[in-house]
Amino acid sequence: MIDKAVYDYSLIEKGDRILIGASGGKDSTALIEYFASRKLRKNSDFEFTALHIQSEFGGPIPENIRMLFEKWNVDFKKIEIDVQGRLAEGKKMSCYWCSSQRRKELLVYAKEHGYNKIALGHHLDDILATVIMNALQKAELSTMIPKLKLENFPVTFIRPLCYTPEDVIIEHAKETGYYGFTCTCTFQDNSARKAARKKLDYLTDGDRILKEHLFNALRKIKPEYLP
Ligand SMILES: Nc1ncnc2c1ncn2[C@@H]1O[C@H](COP(=O)(O)OP(=O)(O)OP(=O)(O)O)[C@@H](O)[C@H]1O
Repeated sequence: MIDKAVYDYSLIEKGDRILIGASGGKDSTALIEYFASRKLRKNSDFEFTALHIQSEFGGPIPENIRMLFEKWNVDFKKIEIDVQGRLAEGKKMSCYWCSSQRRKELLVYAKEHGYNKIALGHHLDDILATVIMNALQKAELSTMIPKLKLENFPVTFIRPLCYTPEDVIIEHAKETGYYGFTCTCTFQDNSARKAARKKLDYLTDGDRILKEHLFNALRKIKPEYLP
């Protein structure tokens, strides 16, 4: 599944230097595991580093995951940032602020250290839930895309798990022993995202094929049959 996404969207190309956002959660860990195994293939021609951005709100990467990174021979780096200290006066701390600072840090690190791509652990359910959220809340048809080349920055975001349903990741993470770690800070406001996930499950009954159809529908727009 991941191989197909990588192939369909040319997510890994010759000579790429890829920075993977490592949260310690199951999704980015699955992504790192994939990159580590792909690196072992004959003729692999890319480099990658897993970067964890630690703030005062998220704990460090759990020891068992650090040990897996070592076992997989992953080049792992960690930086610490003071998310609250960056808030402008009078502004309140929020989940959005924290994740935007993480995103900014990934970009700055990539530019300073010569990485041309940043890989994130968003999976199929994240992408479809975003379609539902954007349609119902913003009244537009859009989502996070598998490959996004930034216009004003020499970096491309890639999402190699875009075809992978979350339940497949959970199953695999349980088998491999890295299921369980999630962000537990008190600023999380995932209510809209959680509601969209529920709607997605209702719409598809959790069926992988139906989720795949929904994703494919986004690639087969028939404007002549739309208002
Ligand atoms: N602290 C962090 N440091 C580096 N990258 C991060 C961090 N937190 C999140 N990311 C990156 O951003 C992606 C999306 O973040 P989000 O918080 O939505 O994670 P998630 O869907 O819970 O996934 P995961 O299981 O990887 O935590 C992650 O998959 C990861 O690639």
